[in-house]
Amino acid sequence: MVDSRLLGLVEHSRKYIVLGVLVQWIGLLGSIAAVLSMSFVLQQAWAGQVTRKLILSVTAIVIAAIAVRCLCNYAASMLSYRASVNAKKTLRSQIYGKLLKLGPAYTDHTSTSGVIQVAVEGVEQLETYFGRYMPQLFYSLLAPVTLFITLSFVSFKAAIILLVCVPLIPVSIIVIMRMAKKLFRKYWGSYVNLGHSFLENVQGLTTLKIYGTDQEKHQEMNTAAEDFRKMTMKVLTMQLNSVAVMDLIAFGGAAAGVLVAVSEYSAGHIGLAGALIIVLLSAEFFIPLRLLGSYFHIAMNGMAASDKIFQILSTEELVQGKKSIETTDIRLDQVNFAYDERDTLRNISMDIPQGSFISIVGESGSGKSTVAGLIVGHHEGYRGSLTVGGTELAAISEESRMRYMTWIGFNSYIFKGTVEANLKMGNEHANEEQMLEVLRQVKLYDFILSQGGLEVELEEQGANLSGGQRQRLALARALLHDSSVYIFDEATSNIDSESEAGIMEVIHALAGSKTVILISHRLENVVQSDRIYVLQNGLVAESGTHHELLSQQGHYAEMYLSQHQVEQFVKGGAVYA
Ligand SMILES: Nc1ncnc2c1ncn2[C@@H]1O[C@H](COP(=O)(O)OP(=O)(O)OP(=O)(O)O)[C@@H](O)[C@H]1O
Repeated sequence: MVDSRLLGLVEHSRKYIVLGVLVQWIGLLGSIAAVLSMSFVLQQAWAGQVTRKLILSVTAIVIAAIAVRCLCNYAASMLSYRASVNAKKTLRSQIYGKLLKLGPAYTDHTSTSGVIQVAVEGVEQLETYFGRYMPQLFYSLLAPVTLFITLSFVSFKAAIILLVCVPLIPVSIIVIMRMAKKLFRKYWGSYVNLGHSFLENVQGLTTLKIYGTDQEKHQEMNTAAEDFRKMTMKVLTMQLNSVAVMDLIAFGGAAAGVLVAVSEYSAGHIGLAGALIIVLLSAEFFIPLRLLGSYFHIAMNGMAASDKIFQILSTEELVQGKKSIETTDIRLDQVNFAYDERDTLRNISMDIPQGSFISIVGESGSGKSTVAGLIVGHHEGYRGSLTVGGTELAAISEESRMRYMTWIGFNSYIFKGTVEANLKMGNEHANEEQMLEVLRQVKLYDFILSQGGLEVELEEQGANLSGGQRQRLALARALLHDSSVYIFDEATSNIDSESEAGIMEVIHALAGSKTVILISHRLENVVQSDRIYVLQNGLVAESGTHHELLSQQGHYAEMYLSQHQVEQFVKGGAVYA
């Protein structure tokens, strides 16, 4: 009933929970004072011994007790709000922090839609757990004990009977919890599944339309939505049934209290005041636990979501080193790496001296991006040695790694905001002149100026730019980063030939002053490299300069010549067209 892992996560909320319990308890003492004084005055009135002074003082006590109860209720709800706000904030920042630590590799462990659902809806569901359920749980233990002590002075027998009935509610909660745990897990599974297919289908809507498969996906989503509806109905049915059971116990227990009071009064064991106290306070015995039962259902949903939160939080992250580096000679020595059981890279050895221009080529799936990912630090768990400036990669701090290395993939992300804001991600201190200069280098200057300059607003994912413009803007941002190593992983894929030529020009210019690691399918782009590594099935099959590799007449020469022939043919075709 208490999840110590969850409580451990949100230390700051604990004090609000404790204070919440305390003010509820003070409120209960107020109620007890009001009931005792009212019962006493009624007994006196029944006996014809009531005085004006007694009525006035009891009225004052009752008003004060009601005021205390109201104040305590208000304070309890404020503290509950504080506890839940604090918990939500802490959990969301922990999830966010974890994603940052996992870096781009987070998708290896969880889907984007899963993260969104857990961080938004899942954390929201935990609001009741921290704000309502936890304070109510402790108050539900304290209240019956307090009432038992009070009533034991009136009638020990009645106090014992009421106390014995109380545990029936937590017992029913535990039984329901056992039965419902699996159901809630399934409920969350189907919710995440629905969110996943929704996000994927919305993102891929254009592709679905092109291939006319949107109707099929529509049906799939309807099925997922129907599954989720059925699961929600099952959860609601379970909740209503368990509420009915708890009501039965709570009202049955209160009725038992009334019966005991009547029988004790008839037997002459207690007076009228005693009977009234038992009748009025017996409901208080059960109300806290009955309320706990209601919160428990919502809290259970949150606890099921918390499993997903812990799944994300316990994901093993890259071990971050502490060392910083001064030089950036990169050396891979007999590196092996596996995503799963099969080795994707085998005995890879590469020498990438500072300031050199190195290319990695090979057929699709040969392991080029995996090598780049290892050098950037996206993957951990490689065997062999990968050093930068003589320091093993794993020992280098993330900050140092980010400073010396810039990675540009084939689909760089442009954020919603101004061109300036996107460029400043590369270097927050860049001034206007520097920004315009890099735009000039990537041949985007005229276009951006014609659109309104650095202040021009870009849409999400740079949707109001062409693919080539997006890549060139990403390159401009990378240039501002001014790191000593640049890795281009198919940075010119899927873009127009003019943009490709522009980007390649910048890459070749960079190669004079920076370390450039270029991955390209188009071998014409790698001809000028100081060294070309040719990968085949995760192995370095050949290496050397373009001319050395051509003279070896191996895999590279074969790939280069066939590409060259195709390109000549296309060019020729264009001439005669
Ligand atoms: N996240 C991953 N999980 C499991 N296997 C992966 C993952 N990423 C890549 N692979 C596998 O590793 C192998 C090498 O992939 P990699 O992306 O490094 O190849 P590549 O040479 O860059 O290919 P391409 O030229 O098509 O980009 C492929 O067989 C691929 O299926």
